[in-house]
Parts: sequence; C-alpha cells; structure tokens
Amino acid sequence: MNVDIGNALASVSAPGVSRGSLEALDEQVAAAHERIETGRANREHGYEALNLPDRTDPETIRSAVEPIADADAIITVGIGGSALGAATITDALAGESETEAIYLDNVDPEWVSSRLERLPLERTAINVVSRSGTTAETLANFLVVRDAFESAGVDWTDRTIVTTGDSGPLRDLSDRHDLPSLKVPDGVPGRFSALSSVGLVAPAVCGHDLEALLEGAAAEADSLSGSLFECPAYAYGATTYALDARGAGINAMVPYSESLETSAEWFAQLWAESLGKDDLGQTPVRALGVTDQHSQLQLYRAGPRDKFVTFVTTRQRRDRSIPETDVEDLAYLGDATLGELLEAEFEATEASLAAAGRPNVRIELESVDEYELGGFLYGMEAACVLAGELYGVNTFEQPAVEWAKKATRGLLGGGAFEEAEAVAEKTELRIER
Ligand SMILES: O=P(O)(O)OC[C@H]1O[C@H](O)[C@H](O)[C@@H](O)[C@@H]1O
Repeated sequence: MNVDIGNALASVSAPGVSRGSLEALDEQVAAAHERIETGRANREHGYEALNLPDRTDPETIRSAVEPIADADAIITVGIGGSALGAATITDALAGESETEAIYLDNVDPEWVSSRLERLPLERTAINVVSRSGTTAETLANFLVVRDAFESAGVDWTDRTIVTTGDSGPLRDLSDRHDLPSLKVPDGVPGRFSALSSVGLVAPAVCGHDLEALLEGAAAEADSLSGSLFECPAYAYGATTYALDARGAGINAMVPYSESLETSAEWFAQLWAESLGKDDLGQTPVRALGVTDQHSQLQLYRAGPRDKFVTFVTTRQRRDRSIPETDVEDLAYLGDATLGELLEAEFEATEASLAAAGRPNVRIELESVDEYELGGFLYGMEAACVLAGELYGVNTFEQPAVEWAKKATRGLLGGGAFEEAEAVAEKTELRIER
C-alpha cells in the first residue's frame, strides 16, 4: 500500500502537522521501530503478529479444511478478532468465489435464525473460532448451529473445523468428537490474527489464494523501516498519532470500494481495542465512499475540527459504462463509466475537505485482490503497533472488555459478580409517552 499524507500537513489543514513536526516525530518512530523489531525477533506477545507472513503455513490450513472444501457455504462462528479478519477477506473477494461465507458474530436471535434458515445445511461447513474457547457469544451460537444441523439430520461433526487454543471448552469439544482443528497462533491477539489460522479458514474454503495474501503482507513487512518517510505503514500510524495530539481524536475510515466495507469494521476493532487505553486513543468511525458523502460529509467538512478522514482508494477495478441519457442535465454522465464517476467523486470529496482545511489521509491500493489485501491488513496492523508505541499504551491487551463479560455472566446465573449487582443499581430518569 502507498500512503499520501499531504492533506494532513499544517499548510493544508487545521488541525494539521507541520513538516518540521513530522521530522521531529521521526526520531520517535525510529526508536519505536527498534522496539518493534526487538519484539518481533524475540517473538514477544503482540509483536509476534508482525511475524505472521513468515509463520503462517497455507498448506496446514488447506489440508485442515480439505474435508469441507467442497462446501457451498461456510458459517464462521466467532466474534471480534475471531470473525472480522476472515470476514474482511471473504467480503472483499466475494466476487471471486461461488462459496457463500457468513459470519455469526452476534446473538440476535432473529438474525441468527434467519441466517440459518436460508442455508443448505447439508452443503454447509462450520468453522468455530475462539482463541480462549470461552467466549459466551461464540459458544452459544455454536450450540445453536449444532442443534440446527442435528434437527436437519445433518452430521455436524463431518462439517466442522475448530480453530482455538491449546486448551479450553472448544479444544475439549474438538478432541471429544475428533474434529479437524487448527491452533490459534501463540502471542497474537485476535484483532491482529487475520493473516493466520484464525482469519484464513473461510478464505481457504472459498478458494482464495492464501499464498498471495501472505506475499502481500510479507512485502509490507519488508517495507518496515526506521523512518516514517520511507515506510507507508509508519507514515500512517505516525500521522494519525500526530493529528490526534493536535485535536483530531476521531478517525473516519472511508474505503471507496464496496468490497472493502467490512475492512472498516475490522479496522475499528484494531484501532479502538489497541489504542483506547489510559484515557488515550482515537475513535474509529466506519464509513463508506461514495455512499457516506450523502450522510456524513457535511459533518466532516463543517462540523467540529476534532476528526480526520482516512480514504482507502484502489487504482484498478472492474468497470461498467453508464448508458446515454436524454435527460439533458445528466448528459455528462452518459460519457462516463461508473468507475470514472466513483473516482471523480472521491477526488472531489478529498479536495472539498482540503479546501475547508479538514485533515485527510489517502491509503492507495492497486486493486482489491489477495496480494493488495494482505498488504493492507498487514500495513494497518503495523501502523497500529507503531501508534501504540508512540501513545505509550499496552497495544496488545484489552482489560476494559472484561467488566461487561463478568456482569453478563452474573446476570445469567453464571456466578456471583459484583459487576452484575452494579447493573441493578442503574440510575434511571425515564421519559415515557
Ligand atoms: O477469540 P476469542 O477468545 O473468542 O475472543 C474474541 C474477542 O473477544 C474478546 O473479548 C476481545 O474483545 C477481542 O479482542 C477478541 O477478538
């Protein structure tokens, strides 16, 4: 991936970063890079994620999924980092596969039921994914999916692959039923595990090129260097950190490609859960170009100067002509294609923010294919690790999510948790019709 930070410079936007400030920040980037490289060399928790292009073996994943490789659909039962990486890849590449990839990463009963009812279960595979093996939503959904298969008279054990840690309920289930299984990589937090057994099972069943994904990631890994002026990933991570330090605490992730819509959701977890600590961090907003020009652009161009926009663009895409029209005012469209219209809208939106002095950064991909996608995933992970070093936070833990889990468990009678008692003490001020 390439990055263009020109519209984040102080000469263009407010808040903005001066070239001098970037040069000063580059010294911290160099130190952070040293720390990152040491962490990678020692395979330290979290930093190990940046070794995945070398550590992940596509053959191991492909042979594990071989028994279900002929599936017409694959249900991935997981949540957070155990679903979003795979979903980003299969949604981005959906046009290249006949296999339907769906993700059960919520416990909305109507939604789960409607998804299951639409599937030919006898030709559907299941990948249940959980690093801990104890995530309530994942286990609950797996029990529901298993029951649906049994009720339909389909042997779920023939169609299930488990991705989990060395121990825990899912590992026990896998052993008990002698299911094909893959181990989640040690030292890699879920939100950094897209390029591993956690994120590559559904893409493998969908027939996507795992080697190309990892080659793209490896090329991005090779670009990591001690200067933000030589490394696109670090340029992005450092610039977002510097913009936040100057008041742009909201980062709107706006891919100009429908196939990258899910990547904004993946990015939101990566950025929020890695950097949102010690009263620090940036708020990621999931958005989509051109669509959100008609919903959020007004705020980005004329609202508070507390945000910046990250555009993700692609140079190549399948195109389609816009037919001629007899509507005089729209005649100009008849000479264009949809791709030309999308590009013109992106350039116009990018320029409209710059004209209003609103910071924005462009991430450029050649196209949406496995190689470029692997580079993008890796690049954003490396940018996040760098930003975490600059913020001085613990990028790889997420202690704040535990409170609600304990409260949930207490509310369902899973043990005595003071968090559950706190739920009952909610302050109320109800306004009713
Ligand atoms: O893979 P699992 O152990 O099921 O965890 C799934 C997700 O839930 C956790 O609460 C964390 O917030 C996420 O970082 C993680 O990806």
